[in-house]
Order: sequence, then structure tokens, then C-alpha cells
Amino acid sequence: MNFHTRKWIKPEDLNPNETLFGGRLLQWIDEEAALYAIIQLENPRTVTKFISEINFRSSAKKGDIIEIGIDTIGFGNTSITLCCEVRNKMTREVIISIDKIIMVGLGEDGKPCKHGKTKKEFVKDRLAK
Ligand SMILES: CCCCCCCCCCCCCCCC(=O)SCCNC(=O)CCNC(=O)[C@H](O)C(C)(C)COP(=O)(O)OP(=O)(O)OC[C@H]1O[C@@H](n2cnc3c(N)ncnc32)[C@H](O)[C@@H]1OP(=O)(O)O
Repeated sequence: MNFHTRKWIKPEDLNPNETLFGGRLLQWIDEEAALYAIIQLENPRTVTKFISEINFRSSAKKGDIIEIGIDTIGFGNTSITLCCEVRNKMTREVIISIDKIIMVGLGEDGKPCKHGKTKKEFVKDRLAK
């Protein structure tokens, strides 16, 4: 799993308990999953279809640095299935884990569109072609 994105927990990211607000974290994860899927499917019209059980395993506090990791589990016809883990950058303690995030690529008509992808690709390999 690649941990591409780091976030610094600021006062506006906290809940009344003074720990990281779960909704904020889910927003960051959704955006990260969307960007990952857009790049893999090469389709900017990619939407979140399904997110499996979310396990908040620990929290973060103001000033912590967290990192968001996404990986590919598999490709369908119009979808890509991802998994996600968020951890504390310094301690490596897992904050959240999500087994399945399903993103679907849409066509111009807004309907699911076949992507023809079967394996994870790296942009550097595409550019080398
Ligand atoms: C490069 C430049 C970029 C520039 C650009 C950058 C912008 C970067 C900004 C990022 C910004 C963040 C963006 C966040 C992403 C949103 O916030 S998206 C908003 C939230 N999501 C939505 O609004 C989606 C609403 N849902 C829908 O519109 C429809 O359900 C959909 C997605 C069109 C699918 O319709 P459907 O009738 O369910 O379609 P169906 O053919 O049955 O299924 C499609 C696929 O989903 C799977 N599926 C359906 N239901 C399920 C289910 N319950 N469980 C599992 N799989 C399922 C099916 O198995 C199928 O997969 P394949 O077998 O084809 O691979």
C-alpha cells in the first residue's frame, strides 16, 4: 500500500472531544480514493459507489501528522475496488481501516462505462510508452 497523502491535524479538524473529527477524515479518504480511481481508470467522471464497514481503530489529536494509504483490490467491468488504511505518520498506529471502497467510472451519459482495465498501472510506465 502506498501512503501518498499526509495531513496535519489542525484546530478546525477537531470534534468537541478535541480529537480528529471522523467526518473530516472520511472526506479526505473519499477524495483520496476518487483521485486514485480517476488515475487508474483514466476517467475524471469517477464516483464513489460503495464503502464497506469503517473501523475507527484509534484517533489523532491536534498537531499529529497522519498519512492516507490506498491500494487496488481488483477491477470489475466499470468499477475498481480499493482498500484504505490511515495511520499516524510518527507512531504508525492505525487510525482507520476500510476493506472495500468501490468506485465506478461513468460515461458522458452518467451511466457506468466499461474501463477495460485489469491491473494496477503506474503513470511513469504510461508516460514511457
Ligand atoms: C485527470 C484529471 C482529473 C480532474 C478531476 C479531478 C477532480 C478530483 C476531485 C475529487 C473529488 C472527490 C469526488 C468524490 C467522489 C464523490 O463524491 S462521488 C458522489 C457520491 N456518489 C454518487 O453520487 C454515486 C451515485 N450513484 C449512482 O449514480 C449510481 O449508483 C451509479 C454509480 C451510476 C451506478 O449505477 P448502478 O445502476 O448501480 O450501476 P450498475 O451497473 O448496477 O453497477 C456499476 C458497478 O458498481 C458495482 N456495484 C453496484 N452496486 C454495488 C454495491 N452495492 N456494492 C458493490 N458494488 C456495487 C457493480 O458491481 C458494477 O461494477 P462492475 O461489475 O461493472 O465493475
